[in-house]
This record gives sequence, C-alpha cells and structure tokens, in this order.
Amino acid sequence: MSHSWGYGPHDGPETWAKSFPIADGPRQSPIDIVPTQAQHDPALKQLKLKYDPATAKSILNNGHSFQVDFADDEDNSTLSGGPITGIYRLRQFHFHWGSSDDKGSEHTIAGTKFPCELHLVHWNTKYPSFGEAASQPDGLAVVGVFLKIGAANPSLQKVLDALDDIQAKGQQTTFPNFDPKTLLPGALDFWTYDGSLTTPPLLESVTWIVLKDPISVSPAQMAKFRSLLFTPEGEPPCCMVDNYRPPQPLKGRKVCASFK
Ligand SMILES: NS(=O)(=O)c1ccc2c(c1)[C@H]1CCC[C@H]1[C@@H](c1ccccc1Cl)N2
Ligand SMILES: [Zn+2]
Repeated sequence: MSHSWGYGPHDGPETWAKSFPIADGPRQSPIDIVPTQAQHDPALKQLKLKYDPATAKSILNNGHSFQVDFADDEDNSTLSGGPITGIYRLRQFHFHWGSSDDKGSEHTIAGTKFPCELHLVHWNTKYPSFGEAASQPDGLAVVGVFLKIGAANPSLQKVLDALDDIQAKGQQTTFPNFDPKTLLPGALDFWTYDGSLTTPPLLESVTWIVLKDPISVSPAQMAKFRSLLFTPEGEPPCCMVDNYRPPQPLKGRKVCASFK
C-alpha cells in the first residue's frame, strides 16, 4: 500500500504515527536546539565539505518539497570530519518553508523559527547504496542551514530560477553545474545530535549537523518558494507551503556544539 502522507490537517505530522510508528521513537527529528544546554565538544573536528559542481544533475518537485539531485556513484561531492567518521556522499539537497516569514524551519533555536531551512543529505559510503544507508543508525548525515530574511541571495536565486519548470508534483528538469557550497554561510560552526529523517519513513539513521549561522533570503525569494504546488498538473492547485515537521521530544539526547 502506498503511504500517502503530507502536511495537511488529515495527513500531516500529527497523523504520521499511524502508518509510521517510529514517529514516536527515541531519536526523532527535528528538535528545538537550546544553545545554553548544548555541550561544547572540543574533540569535534572541522566540517569538511568537498563538492564538485559537475555532480549536480536535476531538480525535481517530489510533492513534499523540491530537491536537487547529485550523481553519487563516486566520491566527488562528499562530507567528512565534524562528528562523523568516514566519508559520506552528497545525494540531494532540499528545503522546508512556511506560508509566512514567522515559520517554516524544522529545527528551532530556543523556540525561534526561521522562514526556511536547507537540508543537504549525505549517505555513508561504508554501505553499498543510499537506500541501504538510510536504514542504518549511522547511515545518513544531513547538514541543516537556516535561512533568515535579509538581502537577496544570488546563489539561492540560481535554484529558484529553475522552479518555473517544476511547479507541479512529479515535474523534473536538468540542473547542471551548481556548487552547493555557495549556499553555505562563511563560518561552519555547528550543533550535532543523533536523529531521524523529518518526513516519512522517519528512519532513525541521521547524524544531524545544524549550522549556527544562517544564510540570507529576501521576501521576494520566499514568495518564489511559495509559488510551488503540492499537487500534480490537472488537479486543483494547492500551494506548497508549511512543509515542515515541528520539533520532537529530545528523550534524553545530548546536543553537542563545535564552538564555545
Ligand atoms: N528532511 S530530511 O533531510 O530528514 C530527509 C532526507 C532524505 C530523505 C527524506 C527526508 C525523505 C523525503 C522523501 C523521501 C525520504 C527519503 C528517501 C528517499 C528515497 C528512498 C528512501 C528514502 Cl528514506 N529521503
Ligand atoms: Zn529535509
């Protein structure tokens, strides 16, 4: 049976546990990050992100968000260092956002919500594939970046310019030669904790690496995100907004900080 889940009143985060009981599991994401309760871990290494723009392939409206997919058959775009051991390959990046600027991020900082949050999804190359890695406790590493209202972001604009071709669910187009590093803030200070995918199947296989510093997004750029549709062509249009899961119980987990 194909699980149809979404973000509405009848299929949203409060209903997911019915089809995905892990929704009430011990290491669910996102969480509210409370900086004063995070523990500085001096043993944490610097994050090493090595991205090759040539690995960018396509951009897809998957009906929950839109994602930019990368060729991950070689170690050309990788994440290492930080809290992880070994090499993780970049698979895709996507976003979560709100219907207004006062909400939209999945992680929050001491209760503060951002209008949007970027997720760069990587999988552990000790496993043979993304799918296999996604089912392992150390299988995935997702770098989360907050977007804060400010100046227009030229690098983000390159991504947003492609959205006209993928307005409806299931639409995809080529997206070559893009360097995701241009979407990162100057400093790579981060919080890290053990968590899960924030959408079904909610697998508890993610080492979360949430960057402290946001990148900028303008109000006009936020409007571009909100012009996408959850619905496929030919169905009554439903704007893709509020595609975020609210923070989940910490259940005793420690959040570590790479900085003082
Ligand atoms: N928000 S997030 O960063 O926690 C996140 C990261 C990766 C994936 C997901 C959510 C979800 C989103 C749709 C499919 C599912 C997953 C996946 C894709 C194809 C096959 C299997 C799986 Cl598990 N990919
Ligand atoms: Zn996500």
